Amino acid sequence: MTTPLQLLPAVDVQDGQAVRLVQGEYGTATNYGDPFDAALGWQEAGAEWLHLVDLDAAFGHGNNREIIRRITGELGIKIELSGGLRDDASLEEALAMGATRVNLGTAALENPEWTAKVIDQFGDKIAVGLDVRGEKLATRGWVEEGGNLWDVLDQLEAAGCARYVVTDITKDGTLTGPNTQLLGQIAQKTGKPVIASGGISVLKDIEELTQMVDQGIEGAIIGKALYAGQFTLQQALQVASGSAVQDV
Ligand SMILES: O=C(O)c1ccccc1N[C@@H]1O[C@H](COP(=O)(O)O)[C@@H](O)[C@H]1O
Repeated sequence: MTTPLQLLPAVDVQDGQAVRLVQGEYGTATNYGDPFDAALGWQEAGAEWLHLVDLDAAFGHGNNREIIRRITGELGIKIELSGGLRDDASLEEALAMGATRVNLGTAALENPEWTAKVIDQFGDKIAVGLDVRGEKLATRGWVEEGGNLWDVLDQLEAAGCARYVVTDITKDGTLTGPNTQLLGQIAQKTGKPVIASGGISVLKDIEELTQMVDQGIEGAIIGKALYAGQFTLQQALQVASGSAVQDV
C-alpha cells in the first residue's frame, strides 16, 4: 500500500482576510473572505493539516494575531504556522497558541545561530521554509535575497533541521504545476521530509507528488487550486491516498 501524501490547504491572512498572492507579490491578492471560515471549511472537508500564514507579519506590515489565535485555538486539526516568526517571543507565542509546528523563513537565513538553538530546543516542531527563486532563497516577504539554497541547506542539515517546506516562488499562485525537479533534488540531498509548495493546479499534480512520497516528499500545500475550484479537497485527498485521479 502506498503511503499517502499529506495535504495542507493554505490559509494566508492579509488585512484580516484570506487571500492568495501571485508569486508572493504584495498587491496581487485575490480575496477569499473570512480566514476562520476558510480554515473551518478545510477542516470540515477532511483536512488533517492546515498551512496558516500571517502575510502581514511576513512582510513586516503588522500582524493578524487575533484571527490566527482564534483559528489555532478553535480548530481541531494540526496547524503549520508561518510568517514573522523570528525571535523567541513570536515563536513561543505561536506554539503556545496551539500551532503543531512552525515554519521559519527569514530567521533561518538572517539568524542561523538562533535557528540552530530553537531546532535543538523544539525538534520537529520547527520546519524551515526554503522559499526559492532559481537557486537563491528569499526573505522578508520574499523581496530580499537570503543566500544560496544549497549552502543554506548544508547549514540547516548541520543544525539538525527536521523538515523543509520548499516553495518555488515563481510557481506560487500561478497554477502552473509544482517544480518536481527542485523538490526531488532537495529531498535527495537532505533525506528529511519535504513539504512541497507552489504551483499545484490539477489532480495530476497531486498524483505526481504522491508518487514522490518514497523519495521524501511527505506533503503538499495547496492554495490557489482549491480556492479557484480546480478540484475539491475530497478529490485531492482521494488522489493523495493513492486512488485513481477522478475527473473534475
Ligand atoms: O505564502 C506566501 O504567499 C508568502 C508570500 C510572501 C512572503 C511569505 C509568504 N509565505 C510564508 O511566510 C514564510 C516566511 O515568513 P518569515 O520570513 O519567517 O517572516 C514563508 O516561509 C512562507 O511560509
